[in-house]
Amino acid sequence: MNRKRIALVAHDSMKSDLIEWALYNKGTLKEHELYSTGTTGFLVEKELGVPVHKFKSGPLGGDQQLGARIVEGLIDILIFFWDPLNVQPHDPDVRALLRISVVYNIPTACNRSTADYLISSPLLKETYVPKRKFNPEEYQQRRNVQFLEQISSIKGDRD
Ligand SMILES: O=C(CO)COP(=O)(O)O
Repeated sequence: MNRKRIALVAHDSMKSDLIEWALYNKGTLKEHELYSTGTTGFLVEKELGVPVHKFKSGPLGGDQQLGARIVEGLIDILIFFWDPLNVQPHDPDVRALLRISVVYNIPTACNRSTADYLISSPLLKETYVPKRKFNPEEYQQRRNVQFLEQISSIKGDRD
């Protein structure tokens, strides 16, 4: 069995939808490792009776904690039922999480039908390494060289 690290997150108006979806898919979800922002995680744990790694509540930095885990390669799938009709106080964090999931090419479902497709994908049972448009080490190396050159030319101008 290939255990995936699945993050489940829902904004307030979407929490009951996520719980309904999660209950329907409990059989599959319990085979995997679950991660959530604080309140979503509390609800998933309580309603499904499965353990969830809980981060801080979204408005208190939970989205950022999740984003950091994605950067570290510790999350495989993101199911994020965000609210398209209301403004969130932590909108920059929400955007940052969604952005980083695209940068790192993490399978991301932002609505229920996409979540249905994801959870029923045969790839769930396989080892899947997301292709990335960049190699972090090469990317960093290129920038280091670029700015070293820029700085040495400034120093050269001064000499
Ligand atoms: O706000 C959230 C995601 O942006 C979710 O946070 P909670 O799960 O703590 O409600």
